[in-house]
Amino acid sequence: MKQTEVYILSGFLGSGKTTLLKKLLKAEKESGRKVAVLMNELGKVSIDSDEVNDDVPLKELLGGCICCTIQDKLEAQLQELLITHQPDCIYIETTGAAHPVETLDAVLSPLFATQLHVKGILTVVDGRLWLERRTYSPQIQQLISEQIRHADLIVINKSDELSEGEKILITTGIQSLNEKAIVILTTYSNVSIKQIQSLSYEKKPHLNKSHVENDLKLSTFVYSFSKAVDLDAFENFLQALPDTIYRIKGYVKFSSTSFPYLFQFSYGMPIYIKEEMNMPLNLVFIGENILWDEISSKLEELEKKQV
Ligand SMILES: Nc1nc2c(ncn2[C@@H]2O[C@H](COP(=O)(O)OP(=O)(O)OP(=O)(O)O)[C@@H](O)[C@H]2O)c(=O)[nH]1
Repeated sequence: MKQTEVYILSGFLGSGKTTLLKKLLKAEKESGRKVAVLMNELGKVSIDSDEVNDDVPLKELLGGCICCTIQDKLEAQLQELLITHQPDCIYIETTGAAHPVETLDAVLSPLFATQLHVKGILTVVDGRLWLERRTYSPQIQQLISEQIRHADLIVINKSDELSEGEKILITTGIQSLNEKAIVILTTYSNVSIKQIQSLSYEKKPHLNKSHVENDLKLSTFVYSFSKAVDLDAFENFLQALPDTIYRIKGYVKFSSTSFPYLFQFSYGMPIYIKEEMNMPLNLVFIGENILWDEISSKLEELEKKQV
């Protein structure tokens, strides 16, 4: 019986998992393989799924982490992908707060023992974040370390933001946490598909687990704009945000433009990409110990200010 290969994409919020997924999907398609995707997001609204082409079978698990809260749903979604599409491989993109082993446990259900072959855990690390990891809460530091320790392949990403000395420091530091993993330095998660397809999953010892549902105080919030806002006022809003908002993604429309922008914000760095059609104006926020009502009031003020 043909087994479907499974790859688990792990890595902290905003490290470059979706960027990696997009590249792998393109390469898999070019090599003639039938691919399916299972995407898990903490927020109740999906943004990343827009990045996956319509011809790729996609299932989404929103509003929680695969690891425990929605494990049953994961099994149902996997079953449906297998029955309906019989893919050669399935890529599972986990939330940035997920412990990769718990996601793996969910995939290794006896239900799929003969159908799925787990090929590996790929962990993406934001190089700059790794250097600055001590400024994050101990739980987040632990989660990032465990995502690294359990990986079969580690992608140290955003190397365009690193000096040569920093690249060496990060690579040696990360390799010492997981000597068996393949470690590669990339910009925009540029990894060769051959390297991915030749992976073989290796069981690692179980370590302590940090997880969004218990130790981590990560929470999410979705704001839906009803109209366009002023760009300068929006940038002022961003600058005043607490440091513990780690990720914002979604669509925002400015007074001066006809279509919205895809907005990405990780570790204080905003990126705007112009859309060519209307999109639902939802912004998903992820942060630690944040009073979301306050953020919501500020956004409402922004909408009132609109010229
Ligand atoms: N400068 C730079 N930016 C990058 C690189 N790779 C990805 N990015 C940007 O970083 C942001 C986050 O990338 P994603 O691929 O969405 O990260 P993610 O891990 O899927 O994020 P979550 O799903 O929220 O956890 C996006 O704006 C990317 O364009 C890189 O190598 N260099």
